[in-house]
Amino acid sequence: MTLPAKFVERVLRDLGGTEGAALCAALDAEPPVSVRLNPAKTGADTLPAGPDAGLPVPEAAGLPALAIAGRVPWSRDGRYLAVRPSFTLDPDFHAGAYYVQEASSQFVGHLLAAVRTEGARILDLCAAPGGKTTLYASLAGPDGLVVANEIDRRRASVLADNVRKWGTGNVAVTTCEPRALGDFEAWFDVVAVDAPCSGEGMFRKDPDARGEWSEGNVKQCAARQDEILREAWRALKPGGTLVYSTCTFNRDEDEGALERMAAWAGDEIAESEETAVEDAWGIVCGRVGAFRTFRFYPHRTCGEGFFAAVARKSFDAGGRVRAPKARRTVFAAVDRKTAGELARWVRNPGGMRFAAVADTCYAWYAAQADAVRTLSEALPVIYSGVALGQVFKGVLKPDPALAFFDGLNRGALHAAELDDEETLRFLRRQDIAAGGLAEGMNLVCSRGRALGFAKRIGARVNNLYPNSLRIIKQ
Ligand SMILES: C[S@@+](CC[C@H](N)C(=O)[O-])C[C@H]1O[C@@H](n2cnc3c(N)ncnc32)[C@H](O)[C@@H]1O
Repeated sequence: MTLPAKFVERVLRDLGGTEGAALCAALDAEPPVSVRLNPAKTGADTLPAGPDAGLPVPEAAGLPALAIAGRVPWSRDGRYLAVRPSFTLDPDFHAGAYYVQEASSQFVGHLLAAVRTEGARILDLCAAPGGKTTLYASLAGPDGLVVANEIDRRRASVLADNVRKWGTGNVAVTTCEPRALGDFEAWFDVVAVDAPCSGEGMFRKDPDARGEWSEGNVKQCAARQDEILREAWRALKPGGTLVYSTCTFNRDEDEGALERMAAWAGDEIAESEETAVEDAWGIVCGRVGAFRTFRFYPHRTCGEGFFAAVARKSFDAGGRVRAPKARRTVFAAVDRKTAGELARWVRNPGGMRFAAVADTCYAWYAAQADAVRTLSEALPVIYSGVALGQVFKGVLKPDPALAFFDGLNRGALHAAELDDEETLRFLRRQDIAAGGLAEGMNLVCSRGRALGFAKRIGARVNNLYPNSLRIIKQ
């Protein structure tokens, strides 16, 4: 499908003939492929920083399916790939060792480089499928919390799957209107709005985006963005950081949204720390009032079309921390014996809190456990912390999410390492051989990374990989 005529007309007008034509040509070229490594599962966090450093050969990163071609310069864990592998058939993809994420959008992490994110409370207001949520989760660490909200329930469940796989245990997934989160006033250190938009920046990666584009849709998106920004601002604490991003070039949705916001938020909007950007990256930097803005054009930058902006909420903005009243009790205390059994399964039991939600036991890092409880009592939280599983007669039947958790105590059970062929059988939920498994519950691993659980009873093996994650492709 060709580019929408009105879009081309506007781009040629706004950027001029030569540059506009270069952008349109780039939108018809092959997109680069990139991933973001999971530092907790690849050791990427131990690599030296700097644009030319920290580029592991694939074997060193333990990711043989990835032909790593280079580092995404603004993203410590971002890597370009020389070829697009079959991610579906790569066990490391299923283990949450990396997230397939377009390079430009990884810039939101760089925008937070000068912000104390470790231990921070971060709201990701438009979060599915979770590209940025998983990035924020790695930045927030065990003392921090990412509240990842997605208005669309079906997309929220994909988001929750990706959060489980990423395995940081510091995310709460909610599914509600932004207004419900705006009611958590001045609650968050960072609020990120990755707004629903007209998607012009996705015109080459996602051909459907071309068909869905219309001037009417641009207007609708702009109005929606204005509403979301109002709620984001309410949720942000004075001194906190707002990150606004879209994957469109459209100025009504990008700079326009910030200008309209400036009209009502005025001098509550303050400048953030400067963001270091090298000329070679090709990013077009600008300003809208106190907002610093960053435009990514595919003919200048190795990534898709993207727009990002950052500012702080002034300390003078005032406003008290407020949360809605509890509507229900969600967490039920577990007895001492159950808590003892749960403690066995995590590496840092002293730093975690345990409780049951319905019939499943969960763990949350202590620093944010009360915050998650408060959220859960007021909002639809569909996943939070780490689901440990159900306890029957004092013994835990582990939840599939526990295998992905980077704080799992591997000493709690036997780890069965499968070869690639057997791993694919496991991921397809087919029968696997009993040979390498111990009697009882096993942690199933591939290349040392955990994928799930299987229970051996004599010569029989119950494959406990969840149906919902099962590979269907041959
Ligand atoms: C650009 S996508 C988010 C991508 C995500 N941040 C990531 O990095 O993977 C925007 C999301 O906003 C959601 N959305 C749509 N309408 C919304 C609204 N009125 N309020 C909040 N979110 C909305 C969409 O369902 C979509 O998942």
